[in-house]
Amino acid sequence: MHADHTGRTEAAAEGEVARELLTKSRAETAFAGQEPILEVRDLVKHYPLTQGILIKKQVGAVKAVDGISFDLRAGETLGIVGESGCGKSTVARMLVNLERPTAGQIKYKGEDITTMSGRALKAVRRNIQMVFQDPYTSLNPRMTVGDIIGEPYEIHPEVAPKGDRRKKVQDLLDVVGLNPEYINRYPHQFSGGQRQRIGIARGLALQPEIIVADEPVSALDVSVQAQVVNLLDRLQSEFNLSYVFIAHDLSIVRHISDRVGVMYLGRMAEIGTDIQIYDHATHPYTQALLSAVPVPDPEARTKRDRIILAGDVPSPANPPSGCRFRTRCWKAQERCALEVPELAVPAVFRLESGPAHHDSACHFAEERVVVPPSD
Ligand SMILES: Nc1ncnc2c1ncn2[C@@H]1O[C@H](COP(=O)(O)OP(=O)(O)OP(=O)(O)O)[C@@H](O)[C@H]1O
Repeated sequence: MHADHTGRTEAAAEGEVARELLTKSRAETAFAGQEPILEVRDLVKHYPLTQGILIKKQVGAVKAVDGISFDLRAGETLGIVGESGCGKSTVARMLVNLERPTAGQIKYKGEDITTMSGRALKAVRRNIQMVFQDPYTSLNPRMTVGDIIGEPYEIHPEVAPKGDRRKKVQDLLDVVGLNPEYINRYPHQFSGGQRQRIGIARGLALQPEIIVADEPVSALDVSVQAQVVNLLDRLQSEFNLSYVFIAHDLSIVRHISDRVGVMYLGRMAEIGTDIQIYDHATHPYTQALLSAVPVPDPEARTKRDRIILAGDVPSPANPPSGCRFRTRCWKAQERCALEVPELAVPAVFRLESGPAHHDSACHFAEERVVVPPSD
């Protein structure tokens, strides 16, 4: 057995490397050092609140999204999680340009799409597509499946000239696991899971690089949710897609996400790899969400630490000063009302290299084992 210059044996050094690899999740190892395909910086969306019938006067604003930043790398899945009303869908709509931000940047391959228009914007839009939440309302009931999936070709005929469209749509039906012969059927002739497959096929029609999926499985039966998540997983490897996957529940995004961002009242509370967020969360809001995730193992369930949050989410028209979570946080102190915590590695973990070293917007960030890891 050899010893290196630090006096460690080879076996000890190998053990250390193995341990380090185990604590690093897939996201850190696979995407580290890669240029982001999407860079979101200080994104803001305020909806004006007006008063008056003839002369409208702005009396305030709903701060739906209030300074969000994150990166997305090619082939990566970023899960965005948070309670209803925290601004997730607004972020999604801005990413696909259905809505213009009040401020901030969304850079696609280095170019800010929020200032683009005309042909340049059309080209970028082709590459960032959306899959909507509710397959029962997002598909036009009077259009055949073939027309629904092929509709994007009307705007981008360069992807599929008229003569090729039927074949392209049939290929897409096949890719998402539906019978290509169903091309002339109507949405009501399909189940919820099948309709979401149609929505996914439509999202794929223009061969995008990024798919923003806004709660794509929330409206489906639990038994069907896993099938749709597995389909998205398979399509990601097949077409090297990058996903922004939005959900209100941490348990759904775990299986598909490389990294997870937790939103609260228009801001990002914590962001990190799946291991950092699920096993080493340092923000009290994430810990509270984790404590509500269903635990299948009965023994682990009895050891789980339930955190019941006091009160309701405050209105985004009048968010609390300082830390937005402070009105529901059991750790809140005076500093939390005065100082907005920045989304960065908290000072206590800055010198550490373990999984607690990740961005968390809390003045009193600390680890707390909410769900004991299963052996
Ligand atoms: N067009 C709009 N005009 C005014 N307020 C809006 C508009 N769209 C959204 N909001 C408000 O912005 C806030 C964030 O809404 P958003 O839909 O992004 O939240 P969400 O986290 O996606 O919630 P959900 O899961 O319920 O869709 C909410 O308070 C909502 O009422």
